Amino acid sequence: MFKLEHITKQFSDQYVLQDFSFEILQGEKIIVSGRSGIGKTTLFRLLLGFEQPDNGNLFFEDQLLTETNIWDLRRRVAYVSQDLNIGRGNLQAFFNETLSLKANINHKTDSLSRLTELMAYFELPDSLLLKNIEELSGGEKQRVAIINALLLKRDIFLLDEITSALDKSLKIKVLDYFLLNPDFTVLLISHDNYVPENAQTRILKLD
Ligand SMILES: Nc1ncnc2c1ncn2[C@@H]1O[C@H](COP(=O)(O)OP(=O)(O)OP(=O)(O)O)[C@@H](O)[C@H]1O
Repeated sequence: MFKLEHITKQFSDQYVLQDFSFEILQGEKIIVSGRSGIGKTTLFRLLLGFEQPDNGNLFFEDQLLTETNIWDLRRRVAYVSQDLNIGRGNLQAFFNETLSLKANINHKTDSLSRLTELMAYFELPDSLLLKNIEELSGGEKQRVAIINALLLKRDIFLLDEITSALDKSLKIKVLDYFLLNPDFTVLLISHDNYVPENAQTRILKLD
């Protein structure tokens, strides 16, 4: 699905990735680890085309990624960042915006029931939909961002520390949801040691 060939990325005189090669297969669950500041988020930003490599090539489904075909990739990827500034205003309106996107518009009833199911699975009460996003707790915002990403109906997930504000039982639910779904290709930056027993994961340790 993704192939990185001899990627080098530096900021000023600091090398973040140097001659880095890696391949990600469809359906794989990759756990990206490494100390703070090593380059985990930069790797995600390269995969999304938000950053350009200084050297090397990046392929998505055997196509060299360029400015012209980056949207083929972005239409397939849901990126959940560690930033909890996910938006403002009424939560129902926030989700409605996602449900009005092309991927959902022809399946509005399905999408609405998916929203209800996801809210229940991630333990958010329906009454939350009446609130403004800025009133939500950190953990609620984190789950809203996750649900919103799932409503996009993408199959590749780049997840950057998406459980940092959650308690242990919710962390487990979130990680189970992504790591046990055979249809999802997942790259997960996580400091949690938990991995579901029957998940097949691969560790990418940046050093
Ligand atoms: N746009 C930028 N300009 C300059 N330096 C940058 C830029 N983006 C990232 N860096 C630097 O690159 C290094 C890697 O940053 P990155 O955010 O990828 O690390 P990380 O492994 O995700 O860290 P953390 O676990 O703390 O989130 C850091 O030293 C950071 O300061």
